[in-house]
Amino acid sequence: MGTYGLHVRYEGDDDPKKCSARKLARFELAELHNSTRATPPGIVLNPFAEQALSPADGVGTGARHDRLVALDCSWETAEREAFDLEGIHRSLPFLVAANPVNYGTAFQLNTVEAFAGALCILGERDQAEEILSKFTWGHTFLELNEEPLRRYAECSDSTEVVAVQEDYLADE
Ligand SMILES: C[S@@+](CC[C@H](N)C(=O)[O-])C[C@H]1O[C@@H](n2cnc3c(N)ncnc32)[C@H](O)[C@@H]1O
Repeated sequence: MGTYGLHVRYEGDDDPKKCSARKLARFELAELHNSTRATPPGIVLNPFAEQALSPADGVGTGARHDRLVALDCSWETAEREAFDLEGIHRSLPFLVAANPVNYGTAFQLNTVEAFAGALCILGERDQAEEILSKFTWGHTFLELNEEPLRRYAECSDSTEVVAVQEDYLADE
């Protein structure tokens, strides 16, 4: 068991065969919830959130949440309103997807990549490696993003994370 409980509001409108959240649940590494009401509060990974995730959100800092929550749905339906989940909402800074569906795309991570990126930023690299180990391409996510993940994890707050992100956006 990792430091963070991983929870997924499971919408079920994406190809179930390719769904990374379902696979995590099969290995009992994440819990799926079929309604918003049934989803427990936590750090909600929301690409529309104003504030970027930073180490300041971690449990070690006295922050309230020891759960990460993702919304597993198709990117077609991932609109701002869909993220009506309880907790503190955080976006992930610049990271590149390594999964075969969206390889090389910045910011549009799949659920296991979003969890793994968040865990690395929060200093939980072992748990990130554990969940990625279930995917053939999983380690590629850490390789592609090695430098930004290390730098984000060294930041003290979201302002610093956003400043680091600028270095990568400039190269886009
Ligand atoms: C839209 S779903 C797509 C899931 C895909 N069907 C799969 O098999 O994993 C991906 C979820 O990961 C999280 N996520 C992805 N990229 C993110 C980002 N840049 N910032 C915050 N959360 C992100 C969000 O919870 C988002 O809803």
